[in-house]
Amino acid sequence: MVQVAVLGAAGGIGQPLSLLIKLNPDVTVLNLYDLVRCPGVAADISHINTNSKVSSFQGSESLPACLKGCDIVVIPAGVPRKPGMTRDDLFSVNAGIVRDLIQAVADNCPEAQICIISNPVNSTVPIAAEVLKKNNVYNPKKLYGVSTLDLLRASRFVRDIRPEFDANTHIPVIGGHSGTTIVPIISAVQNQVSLSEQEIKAVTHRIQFGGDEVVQAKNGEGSATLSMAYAGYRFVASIIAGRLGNHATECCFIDLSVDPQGAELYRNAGASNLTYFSVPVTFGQNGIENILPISNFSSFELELISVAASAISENVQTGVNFVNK
Ligand SMILES: NC(=O)c1ccc[n+]([C@@H]2O[C@H](COP(=O)([O-])OP(=O)(O)OC[C@H]3O[C@@H](n4cnc5c(N)ncnc54)[C@H](O)[C@@H]3O)[C@@H](O)[C@H]2O)c1
Ligand SMILES: O=C(O)C[C@H](O)C(=O)O
Repeated sequence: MVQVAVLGAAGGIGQPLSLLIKLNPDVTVLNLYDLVRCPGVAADISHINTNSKVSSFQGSESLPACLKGCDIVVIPAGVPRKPGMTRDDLFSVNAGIVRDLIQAVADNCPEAQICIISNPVNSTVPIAAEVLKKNNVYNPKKLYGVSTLDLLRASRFVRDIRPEFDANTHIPVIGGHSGTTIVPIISAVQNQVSLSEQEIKAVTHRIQFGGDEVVQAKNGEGSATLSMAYAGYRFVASIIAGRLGNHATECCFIDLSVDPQGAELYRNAGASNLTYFSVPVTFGQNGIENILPISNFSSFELELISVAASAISENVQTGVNFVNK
């Protein structure tokens, strides 16, 4: 019995993501919200003969009804990049969208687990946290920036170099979700893949800038949508598994105060003053249970963490200031 809302459900990510969530037998209610095209998308998906009842909510006046009673809210609403743009260039439009949607979450389903896909994730997650804090309903165990696509890319791109590598193996990716803030921990699988130093550098760079490959290939028609829908679904499925008592682990961008002891390892690795970081976590019935350790970092990874940390710290401050100033 899980009730899920997708906000931005008629977009490039929203449509395939909603389709995948519709296939999950544990979801009983699936509420789709967007400013446009929502009735058509919802009517279409609603004919699939799985458990959930699908409803359409279009326009801001219908947002409260969409959110009432929701356990999980997934947010892919917002504009995507075009060639030549960074994710930070999306802030001017997406910051306000996320702020307003989270205000509605605070008003209507303050207990929900919130998954933020809208970029720039390094800033939109702190925006969401500040709005929830202002409403006295903030629970860091239930707010996540979705960085799962970086993990898919890490596994897949390593497989491109070593065809014998099982691409289902999770390679942790920590840090943030933009360029050099993305820190793949290839050393976690180095005993299986034995990459040369040059191969590690090349694959790390490809993972960090994998989003650009799609933006350039789409040539002005947006960014990753299909791989992101799969990534978003894997993340939502892990949360649902946790809710139902089957622990699941994923990396995601979170407020490290959720588990100060577990965060210590990452702080000591170079993220000393950071409040938010993407780290591996375990999901349980009430959201994040704990931050998981990574046994070792190579000296190259430690350098990447320190580069990531200073950029993330600025991105977080930009988000915090947007709500509080
Ligand atoms: N976290 C990640 O790994 C990741 C990956 C890919 C894309 N993204 C981000 O996801 C976002 C969406 O990308 P997309 O390709 O689906 O874009 P899109 O333009 O195809 O779809 C966005 C949808 O959001 C809707 N929308 C806009 N404002 C809204 C509001 N106030 N309320 C509800 N809906 C609203 C639009 O109507 C549209 O249907 C972008 O910001 C993109 O950068 C993140
Ligand atoms: O690259 C983008 O702008 C979209 C997304 O964050 C991605 O990593 O594909």
